[in-house]
Amino acid sequence: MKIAIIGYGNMGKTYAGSFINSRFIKAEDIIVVDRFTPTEKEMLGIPAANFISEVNDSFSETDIVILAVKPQDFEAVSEKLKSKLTDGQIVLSIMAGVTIRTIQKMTNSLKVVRSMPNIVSQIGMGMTVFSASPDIDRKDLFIIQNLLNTTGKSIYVDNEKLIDAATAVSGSGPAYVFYFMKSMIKAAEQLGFSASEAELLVNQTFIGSINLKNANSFSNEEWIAKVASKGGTTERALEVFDALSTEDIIAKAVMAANERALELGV
Ligand SMILES: NC(=O)C1=CN([C@@H]2O[C@H](COP(=O)(O)OP(=O)(O)OC[C@H]3O[C@@H](n4cnc5c(N)ncnc54)[C@H](OP(=O)(O)O)[C@@H]3O)[C@@H](O)[C@H]2O)C=CC1
Ligand SMILES: O=C(O)[C@@H]1CCC=N1
Repeated sequence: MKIAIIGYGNMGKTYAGSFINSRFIKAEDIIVVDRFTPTEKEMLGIPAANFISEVNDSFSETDIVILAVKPQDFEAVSEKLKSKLTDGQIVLSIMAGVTIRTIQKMTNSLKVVRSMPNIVSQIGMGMTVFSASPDIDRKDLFIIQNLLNTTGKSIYVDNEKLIDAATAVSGSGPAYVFYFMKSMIKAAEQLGFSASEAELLVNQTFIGSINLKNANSFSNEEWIAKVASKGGTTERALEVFDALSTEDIIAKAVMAANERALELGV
């Protein structure tokens, strides 16, 4: 199977790495289009000749074309792409916001899969939500899901609107986690820890908490209750979170991301 990746930035590189490391796709079967020339390390074993600056005739030999440019760059890409695609090829988009209908119209392709991964795909622990046009048959969907699963876990949704919702939750989500970590590190430093000590305290707390959560079936509320001793320190911190409506703030931020995904699709 041959794959083309258009856009070799954060996600394009991540995808190439996952496909190659999982041995799902051979490095020589990947064609990459981008404006810059990658270093040898960034090439990940893909032959230098497979890196091109514009979509060309070699595209007609590929089975899947992955759109990994920013939504704002899609129009320019689609202009070049639409004359090169043939009926059997699958277009797999990871772009935020851009709908299946728009991708179909702008690429003249009926077989479109729209997905929303996240950057954690870099270590094979990503979360992807995907949906497909009616022209994608069961066999196509099976191949795509296997490909996506080289980057982590995936779920298929019929309702395409959930791709925008997933963008706001799991697509952007790693940045929310890093934001929370950054804030805790800052507070730890204010309390007297060195930068490296603060980083260790917070990293280990996150890793440990996630693993603890996954190790058994208690809910988040139950875990919170186990940590927050009556009249203790955690309770005092949680009172501040509640007084400042932190849950509402987080919900508002996620809704804003969802709105932005909708705007990007227009
Ligand atoms: N980053 C993330 O965590 C996630 C991103 N996404 C989606 O993935 C897509 C890519 O994001 P990300 O990898 O972060 O973006 P990047 O900017 O890192 O990568 C996009 C790459 O595409 C290149 N590019 C732009 N226009 C063209 C063109 N006409 N032809 C060829 N290459 C082009 C860019 O070049 P240049 O730098 O010169 O513009 C850049 O190298 C976006 O649509 C985003 O919504 C989805 C999930 C998570
Ligand atoms: O911020 C963005 O628009 C992209 C989509 C999800 C993560 N990054």
